[in-house]
Amino acid sequence: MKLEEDSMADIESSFDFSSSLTSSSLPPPRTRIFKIIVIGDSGVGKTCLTYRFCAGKFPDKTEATIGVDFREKVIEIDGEKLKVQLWDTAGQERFRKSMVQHYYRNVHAVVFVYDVTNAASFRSLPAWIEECCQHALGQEVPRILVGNKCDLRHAAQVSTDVAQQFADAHSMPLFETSAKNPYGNDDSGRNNSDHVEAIFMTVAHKLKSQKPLVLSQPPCRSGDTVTLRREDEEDRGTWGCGC
Ligand SMILES: Nc1nc2c(ncn2[C@@H]2O[C@H](COP(=O)(O)OP(=O)(O)OP(=O)(O)O)[C@@H](O)[C@H]2O)c(=O)[nH]1
Repeated sequence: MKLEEDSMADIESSFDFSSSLTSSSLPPPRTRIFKIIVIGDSGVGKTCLTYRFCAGKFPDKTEATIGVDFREKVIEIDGEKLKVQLWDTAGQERFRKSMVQHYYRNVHAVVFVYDVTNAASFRSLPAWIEECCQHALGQEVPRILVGNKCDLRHAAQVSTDVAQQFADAHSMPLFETSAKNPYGNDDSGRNNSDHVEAIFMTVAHKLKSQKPLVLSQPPCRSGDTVTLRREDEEDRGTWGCGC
């Protein structure tokens, strides 16, 4: 689903009030929404990873993302339904300029992606981390590092050890996976460490344990921007920051 700038404000609220009123006129149950942005160089597999999680399969074909694509999935953890919104951002500079300000707003978690077969995509990570910091995504926001395309181990240019050192230095958990073949062995017979589903569920578990976001004003007309605050700003969970 491609997003137009005009529609952005409508989905920046972190609660979904779409459920209809019950017959007893009780307020509708509120579904917590978690906005997770997925960033990294062009071609590392951001679209395929988000599609794998939300649609449960590898896309038949992909094109370079223009601006940002938006996918979501409702999951259930401990009896609570949560809506996970994945913002699949464009890796190419020329396709992302106009959207950057939008997708860094009200972010709950960041997924940094590199391609294990492309050392340049790994070397770009400090720049992506720096951009996040410039948009105030620092210590309070859970962040994870994902090495994709592990089905192509024979062509790997980034070792697990080196990636783990980088992840440790930036206080991020590291996951290695394949959007293409998450359940099978790679081409050298090894199991592809982490499953895409498990990675995003891990992030969702982390977010769920945080204090819920509350609306500081009710959503009014379409297009209004809703400001969010946490119930207790001091009590945000942290997964560390490399800033
Ligand atoms: N072998 C393999 N190929 C993959 C995997 N994930 C993605 N690809 C391929 O990598 C290419 C780029 O994938 P995308 O998901 O479009 O990459 P992206 O990071 O979204 O790229 P931009 O939209 O330009 O930022 C496509 O040809 C995919 O088929 C994977 O896990 N294994």
